[in-house]
Amino acid sequence: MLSLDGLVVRYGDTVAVRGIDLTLTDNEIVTLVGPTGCGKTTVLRAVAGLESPGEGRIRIGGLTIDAHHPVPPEKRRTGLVFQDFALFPHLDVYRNVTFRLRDTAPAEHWLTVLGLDAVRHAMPDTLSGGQKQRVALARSLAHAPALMLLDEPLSNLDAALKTSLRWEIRDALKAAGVPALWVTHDQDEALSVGDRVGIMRDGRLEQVGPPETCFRDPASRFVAEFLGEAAFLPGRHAAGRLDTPLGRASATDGPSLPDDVDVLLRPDDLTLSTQGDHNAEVLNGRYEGETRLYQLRLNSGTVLKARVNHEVVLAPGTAVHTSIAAGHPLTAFPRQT
Ligand SMILES: Nc1ncnc2c1ncn2[C@@H]1O[C@H](COP(=O)(O)OP(=O)(O)OP(=O)(O)O)[C@@H](O)[C@H]1O
Repeated sequence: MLSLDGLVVRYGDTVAVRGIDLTLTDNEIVTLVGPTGCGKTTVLRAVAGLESPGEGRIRIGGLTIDAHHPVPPEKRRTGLVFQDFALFPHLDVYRNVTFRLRDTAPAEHWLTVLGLDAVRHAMPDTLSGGQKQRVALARSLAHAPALMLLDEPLSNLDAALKTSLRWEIRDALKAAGVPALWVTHDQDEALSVGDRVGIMRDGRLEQVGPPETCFRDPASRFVAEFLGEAAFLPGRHAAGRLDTPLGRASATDGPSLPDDVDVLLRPDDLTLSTQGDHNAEVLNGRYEGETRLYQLRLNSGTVLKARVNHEVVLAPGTAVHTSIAAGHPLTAFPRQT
């Protein structure tokens, strides 16, 4: 279990972390995401014991750490996985994973689970990036950590490997049953590997919740825009219903909304057709493989994006009909003038 209670971390006069409250349950994976410099790595470093908390408390298992009660990194039972793998270059895979281990059985287990049996006698510089990261993970897990800390574990790998390895790491963490704090700058990674996602901004957590909630019902425009393509369509709110020029929807948080709102529309919330009343014009399109993303200008002037099947090919300037297709409630914010 990990619990942060009002965590503040300073570097001299710079306040990098400005009061974070966060509790991870037994085998929960929480991803931390946010713009560069928002304090993600500093949170991880403070938990690992590489920075001291200026204020607040860190609890790891039975340990309580604060400014007056420091605990050295090696006593915290945290497993660290960094983007640069940090393997011992002069030791082979097996000796890297068993380093300082009295009982080598857990090392054998993780070498097998992570598909490293065939390279157990290879030296690190002969391994691929994905293999190096598996070795780093096996080494950490073999020490039976109380908590895993991962700092951009996939950022040095190519795109295809990133996607497959993210599932492998998630599966291994779940199999080990340890809680994990996973820092990434990649929104897709944060949404797909985290049981919960924490979105940081300027040293604070702006929202923490299940990925679907943060994506579909963001707490702020900042979170909405940070997690994916977002457009805001002026509309009216009444009794939990949202009325817009592109159709109606129910509101995620109706009672607290004013009458004049901006409705958050993700590209997959819209349909697009050349049939029907034309209410928009295609500005440009982007091929994405399975899908295409079109930027549209409504007759009212609002610019939106719609994501459709790749077979729908529309030239810039094409007149189209677009409407709200989302079956789920939509999030709206007080109208910004
Ligand atoms: N050793 C340091 N000394 C002084 N300031 C630092 C130090 N490390 C980080 N900072 C500052 O603390 C703030 C948070 O940095 P941090 O590295 O935690 O952010 P981050 O969200 O992990 O960024 P990135 O995504 O770029 O890695 C930034 O303003 C950064 O400049």
